[in-house]
Amino acid sequence: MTEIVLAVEHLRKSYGPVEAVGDLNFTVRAGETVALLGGNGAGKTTAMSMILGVVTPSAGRVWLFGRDATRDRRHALPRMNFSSPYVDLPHRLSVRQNLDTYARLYGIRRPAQRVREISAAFDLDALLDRPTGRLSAGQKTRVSLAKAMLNSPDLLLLDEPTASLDPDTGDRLRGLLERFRDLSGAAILLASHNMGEVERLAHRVLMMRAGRVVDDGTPAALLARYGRSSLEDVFLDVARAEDA
Ligand SMILES: Nc1ncnc2c1ncn2[C@@H]1O[C@H](COP(=O)(O)OP(=O)(O)OP(=O)(O)O)[C@@H](O)[C@H]1O
Repeated sequence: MTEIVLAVEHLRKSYGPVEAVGDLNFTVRAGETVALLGGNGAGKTTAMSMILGVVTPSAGRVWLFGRDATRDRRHALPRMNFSSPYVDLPHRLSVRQNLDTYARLYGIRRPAQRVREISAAFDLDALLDRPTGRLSAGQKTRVSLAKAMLNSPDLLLLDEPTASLDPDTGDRLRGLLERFRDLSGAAILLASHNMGEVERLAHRVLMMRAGRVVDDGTPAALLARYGRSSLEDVFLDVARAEDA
């Protein structure tokens, strides 16, 4: 049986009367890509933030690589990474300085060489000496994804990884993510509004609404269950069930 990389048990987060995440339960195995799909405010970013350890759960547990990360996550941190549009890299540092600093923080043995490799893979060579804060939104996203791959993580948390990318760049980066996953056997937890991305990358989809998983399955199983031909239509069915 493949290793369970991430397990979430009865995870909850409330902000006063707002239940951002209520009773979330799922596992992600090595090599598996699981997508959190849900409308604005469904709880995807809050769930990711609790798994990352930057938001304290109101209840429940997060297990990373078989150990309780709510008690101690030091063993897990070198094996994971993330990309989020809500977390900026330091603005005044150049792209090269940012990548080099993160490579060193991750204890990578030859940081300059790793930065060169990752820069070539993400087509960043022309941006390396520019201040990160002056890049366009799409360029920043590419740098953030490159940062997320520096340590070749076994678990990658991606919040809206291609949100601000043009279709061509988005498509190329999805291809890179796919190749990285298939070569490395990494697990990916992906929050996205991009249905094409989810259909292409995800082995399993958790449909979230108001902090809870309301349905889950492989993309094919969800299409069959809802009698739809695209995940976009499934998404609309789930979202409109709420409105009704
Ligand atoms: N720090 C906070 N304080 C109060 N409420 C919060 C806080 N963070 C999130 N929420 C609320 O929790 C709910 C879930 O928010 P979250 O950002 O996790 O949703 P999301 O699925 O990521 O949405 P989106 O697709 O819009 O990014 C929302 O109702 C949001 O207003």
